Amino acid sequence: MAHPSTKIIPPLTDELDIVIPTIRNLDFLEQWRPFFEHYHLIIVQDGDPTKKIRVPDGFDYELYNRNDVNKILGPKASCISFKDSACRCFGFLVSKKKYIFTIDDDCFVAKDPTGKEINALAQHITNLLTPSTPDFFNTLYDPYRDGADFVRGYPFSLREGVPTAISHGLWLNIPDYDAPTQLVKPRERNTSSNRYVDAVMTIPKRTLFPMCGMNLGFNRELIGPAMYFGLMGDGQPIGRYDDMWAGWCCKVICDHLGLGVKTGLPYLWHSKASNPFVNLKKEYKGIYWQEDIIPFFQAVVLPKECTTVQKCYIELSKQVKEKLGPMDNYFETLADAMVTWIEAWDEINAQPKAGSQPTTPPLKKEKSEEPKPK
Ligand SMILES: O=c1ccn([C@@H]2O[C@H](COP(=O)(O)OP(=O)(O)O[C@H]3O[C@@H](CO)[C@H](O)[C@H]3O)[C@@H](O)[C@H]2O)c(=O)[nH]1
Ligand SMILES: [Mn+2]
Repeated sequence: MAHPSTKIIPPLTDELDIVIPTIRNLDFLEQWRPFFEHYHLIIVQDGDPTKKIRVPDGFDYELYNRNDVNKILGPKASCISFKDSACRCFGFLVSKKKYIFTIDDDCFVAKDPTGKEINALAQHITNLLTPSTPDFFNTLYDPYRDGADFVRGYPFSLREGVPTAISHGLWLNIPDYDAPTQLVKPRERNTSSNRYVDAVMTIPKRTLFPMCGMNLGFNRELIGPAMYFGLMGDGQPIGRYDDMWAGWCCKVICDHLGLGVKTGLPYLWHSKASNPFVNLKKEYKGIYWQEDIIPFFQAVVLPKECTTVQKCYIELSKQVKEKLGPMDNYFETLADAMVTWIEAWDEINAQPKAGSQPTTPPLKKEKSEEPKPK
């Protein structure tokens, strides 16, 4: 029997791109096929551009390797990381859609406590299409879910909520721990029987959170320009803080612009524990620096003239340079890269003038063969 999800066309098929960074392979897509086959994929191939990455049959996709990044962005390609999952933000840049879902290539379909397969993409879409409640915490969590509502004492003036910009999903099996935690808890596993929390909640205003990029949805039109994953990996003093940096920048901008960030469902199954010793080498400066980075973001004030994400982000880059630059000149380089990113974003996503040529087609569209009948 056809998988239930293939009987009906899932929502937002023409308004959402799935962005996948990969330095390995795309075999994991076979398991997601019932949920992903109607959506367009943007694959960002990291590492050796001469390596051929095979896309399983039947998917509509664009695939970009480092040569493509350099050709499309020219000198601005310097802001796109190499040899780090941070490269995924190139996919956010070139997408033409309103929504993005990004997932790592070692993430698979998880099962909920009843044993039912979780359609993570559908849950992210629900999260993104329903409001957030950052101004007042609802103790029954997401009031817009079936079977929930605002509890007694929740101000009626706040029940309309605010638009949701980000939907942050979680992980069964291998949790997203930093290297020191991974080293002391090498066998820790989240299973649906012991660690499945059936909740979606809004992260309150003026509260930061550690955004993980492996199971993440966002509204590109609301917050896309702030989803820059920084300078990580090859040639950089730090790695595995790409998603964290993006999350901190996004959260202060969401708070300023009155947008919401949700975390919780959906879960996916994270299969591969990356090497904790390699991770420690990548992370250690971040573990030290973040004791100053977090107070910086907690103290960020954006002027009221910052009415767009781009204006907020440029202002943030100035404060990064001024206040974090003295800690290490990496942050001066990063602040410059934040400006380059916005320049690249505005160049690639320049709104066509009314009556001008139709919007530029995807920069590198391909389609794999139709799936062979089983
Ligand atoms: O140099 C690289 C390394 C990896 N990738 C791709 O990025 C994702 C995540 O890689 P991986 O699963 O090896 O790393 P994790 O430790 O599990 O990832 C967590 O840390 C974040 C990295 O900053 C990541 O978003 C979290 O999930 C895979 O798709 C790799 O193929 C890469 O492109 N280049
Ligand atoms: Mn992983």
